[in-house]
Amino acid sequence: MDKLLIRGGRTLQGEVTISGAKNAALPELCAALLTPEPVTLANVPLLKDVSTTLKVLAQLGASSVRDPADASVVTVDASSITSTEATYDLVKTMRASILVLGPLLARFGIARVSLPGGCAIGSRPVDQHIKGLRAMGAEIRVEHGYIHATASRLKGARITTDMVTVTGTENLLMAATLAEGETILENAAQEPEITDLVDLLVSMGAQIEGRGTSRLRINGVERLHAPAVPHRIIPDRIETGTFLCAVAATGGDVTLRRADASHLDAVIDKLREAGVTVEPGEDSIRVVATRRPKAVSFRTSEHPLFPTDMQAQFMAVNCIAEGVARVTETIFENRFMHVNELVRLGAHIAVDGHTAIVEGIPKLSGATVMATDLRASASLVIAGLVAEGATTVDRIYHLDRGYDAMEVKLRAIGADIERIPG
Ligand SMILES: CC(=O)N[C@H]1[C@@H](OP(=O)(O)OP(=O)(O)OC[C@H]2O[C@@H](n3ccc(=O)[nH]c3=O)[C@H](O)[C@@H]2O)O[C@H](CO)[C@@H](O)[C@@H]1O
Ligand SMILES: C=C(OP(=O)(O)O)C(=O)O
Repeated sequence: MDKLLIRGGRTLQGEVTISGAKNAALPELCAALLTPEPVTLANVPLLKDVSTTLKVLAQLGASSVRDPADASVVTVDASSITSTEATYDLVKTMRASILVLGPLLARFGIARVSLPGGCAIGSRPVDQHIKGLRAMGAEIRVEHGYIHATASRLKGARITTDMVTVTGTENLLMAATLAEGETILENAAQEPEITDLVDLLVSMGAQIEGRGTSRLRINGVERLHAPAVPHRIIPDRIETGTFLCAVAATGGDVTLRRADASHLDAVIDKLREAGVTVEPGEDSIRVVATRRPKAVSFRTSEHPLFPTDMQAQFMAVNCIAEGVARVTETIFENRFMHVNELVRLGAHIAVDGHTAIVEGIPKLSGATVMATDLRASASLVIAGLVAEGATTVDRIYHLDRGYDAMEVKLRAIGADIERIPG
């Protein structure tokens, strides 16, 4: 298992290019299952989760090719599907595999998808995906760890999910594009990745109203086709936020290229409250941090409020900030796995239910720590960048799931960080 070795204490200076959004790429690659025509996506990040998705698609018989001149351009051809089953061995490594359920059922009337099972950050059931597809007329049985779904043709329905669910909205949205009649998704998630998926689906011929709102109205069509021009995936707002937090913690002056500040309002507001200068540009964000940040309290929520996927990274900033911050996690019941590892680096954090109370201290001290999930890994990297001495972050396969060459990008802006293959 690879590790990262970080020697902390350097400020960050220079430029970083942000990759395409993981959480848009995964549903959009699965959306290619909705049509027999080849779908080309641009700005696909080079991530483990993307290669896992391509493996899931390959298992179904969909081929994919990366443009030899630009590896971030990927074409998926789902014209000759040979299976409608996503098996446990792949789904267990990436929950987002559940995103093949809606498209397979809508186009082929049958799907067999492994239940994803537990996850380090919470129990994460998929009952709302199932409830919505049932409302659209699907017959669904859950047996032997698999969701078996069939439908002659899905029928439009009015669906109100019990809570806001991102992949749930995506699955139902994709399914509804090929259903008979009108579907209304109430309480839909409004994350920028959903809007990007809507844009892709509309470019494929889907009829969708309510883009960017919590009420999506979909008029099902008989068939979808390839977009006329390759769809360009939006920048990864969580990668962007992670670099913003890294600079806030270490100090420095960094420009993030191909970033979109409008997707990160809540995080940027909090960074400004911490005393960090954040200057959005046309297609970039400059971040300047010249002094120790001030501790900032926040609570996670659905978009456009503070994203749970930035909670761990911002907590790392609070660890070395001046003052005391309360960090409340409201989306996932167990998303504080990074706390004990941050404490190993000297942080003063006490957890009380869903709230972590972080008392900032001037310096962390390097140690060996273990990554437990994707964003926990990123928080440990940030903490390692400001810790005195050497920090080793173990089990970084979690980090590789969702960050495109993170250590290479950090090294380019002055961090002392290297990958130790293991
Ligand atoms: C691939 C992807 O896009 N992943 C993101 C997606 O995950 P994901 O789509 O899995 O997260 P959801 O939005 O579905 O989860 C929100 C909450 O709803 C609960 N729930 C969800 C569905 C369901 O059927 N039943 C149920 O109880 C979950 O356990 C959780 O407590 O949104 C999360 C919340 O912004 C992010 O942290 C993930 O990075
Ligand atoms: C929780 C995340 O991803 P996933 O839903 O794929 O586990 C994440 O991106 O932070």
